[in-house]
Amino acid sequence: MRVRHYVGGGFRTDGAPFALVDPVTGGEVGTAPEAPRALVDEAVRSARAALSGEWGAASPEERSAALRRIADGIDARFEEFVDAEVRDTGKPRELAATVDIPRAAGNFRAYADLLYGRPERAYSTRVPGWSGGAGQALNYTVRRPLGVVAIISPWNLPLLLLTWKVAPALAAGNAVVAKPSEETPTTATLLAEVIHEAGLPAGAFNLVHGHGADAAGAFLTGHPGVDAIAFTGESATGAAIMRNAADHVTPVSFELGGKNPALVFADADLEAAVDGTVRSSFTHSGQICLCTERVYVERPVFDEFVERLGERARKLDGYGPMISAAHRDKVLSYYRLAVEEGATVVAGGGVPVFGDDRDNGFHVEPTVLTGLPEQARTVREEIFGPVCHVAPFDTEEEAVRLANDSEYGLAATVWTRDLSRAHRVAPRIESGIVWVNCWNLRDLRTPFGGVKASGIGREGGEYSLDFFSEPVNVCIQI
Ligand SMILES: O=C(O)C(=O)/C=C/C=C/O
Repeated sequence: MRVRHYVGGGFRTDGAPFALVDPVTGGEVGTAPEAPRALVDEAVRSARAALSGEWGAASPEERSAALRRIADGIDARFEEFVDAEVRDTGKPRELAATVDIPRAAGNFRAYADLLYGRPERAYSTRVPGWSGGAGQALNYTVRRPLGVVAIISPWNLPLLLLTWKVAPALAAGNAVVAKPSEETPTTATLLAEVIHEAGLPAGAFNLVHGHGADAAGAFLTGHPGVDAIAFTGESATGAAIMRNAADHVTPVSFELGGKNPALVFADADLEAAVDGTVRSSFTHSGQICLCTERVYVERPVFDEFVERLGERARKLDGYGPMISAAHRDKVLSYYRLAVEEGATVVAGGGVPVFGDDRDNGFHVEPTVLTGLPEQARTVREEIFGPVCHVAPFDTEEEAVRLANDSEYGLAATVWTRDLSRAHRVAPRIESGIVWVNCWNLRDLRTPFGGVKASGIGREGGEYSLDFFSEPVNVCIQI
């Protein structure tokens, strides 16, 4: 599988090759080309040309049909996509096959449907005494695409999160230049092949590979020809992109980091809360922005919950590695920091020994911690690994205060059988998403995104289509 750029309807390999590593074994599995500035510039120009050509002239029905062809193309090459995603990320095959790849096709179908049924608003206006005439008018709104949209996507759910932005951007009539993470370029290349085969006009979708700082990512987000930027990744990178975009006042949509809390009340179904927290803390080895890293448990069930969660963490198997040696080292540095800060390590805290080639990979143990104060760095800073800290609380007020005591606010989970409590607590949590008695149960029409350092704006359904288009109000005097 050759990793290639896709610019102006053609596949390219401009730029020096950089190594791709299999996170499971640490072995080199290929290379990808580092896009030079000139190629990023050519991609932006190709996108601009597409807007004044066939793609810009396409009707919503034609765009909707194009998205459906892309979804069908992903389905047709399903196994290739799964193989590529597993090779790039090391995630369990079952996860790629049941979440990442089906959701990519689902993202395109969701926006093909939404685009088709999207109503626009109109107002019949009367302004008594209007000096310009009868004061009677018709106001209606139409939406125009933003233009050339830059999409920077992360390495944790590479295809899911790339298509989560590409689908609505294309649906709204924009032309796209995408730059996936340098860690995971393969499924993005397959997507470019599918889009090419789906017959989208040259320049409607462009793909450039490379690194971020002082490289393809920065060339793209600082490009004067870019009309908007959509990014998922770390908050610090988001801030850097925002600085880069400020000179041209480029609108941004950010889904950033998190330090997501779980609240477990004593009346909860404890087994369900344990099961749910195993999923929300350890799925994809904690490398999902929605994962739980802080768990607060009402004191009467605290010991039981910690005991059960620790048991489950110790017994976990078949989990994947961290994406890279550098990220593995970062997570392990937090495991050491936790102990230095006085944590009790209930489970994990180190590196697993498999006795096979995985020992050369980037695995870390699923880890459960307790005993730290809220001010500890381990409790405040995003780690982005298979680790959570569990602390007790005594009252509902205290639980909400603890959950909100964070610079982040992306997602939270609440476990309780008390319906009134669920409806009291959930809206008070300072995050974009609150799951009650579940985690990551997704309806693609709902608003998705975070508050505070967790992001700017919302994705999902109309929210994405609104970001990727500009409303124009037309007022016709009658
Ligand atoms: O959009 C989703 O459903 C989803 O799972 C996003 C995860 C983002 C993680 O960084």
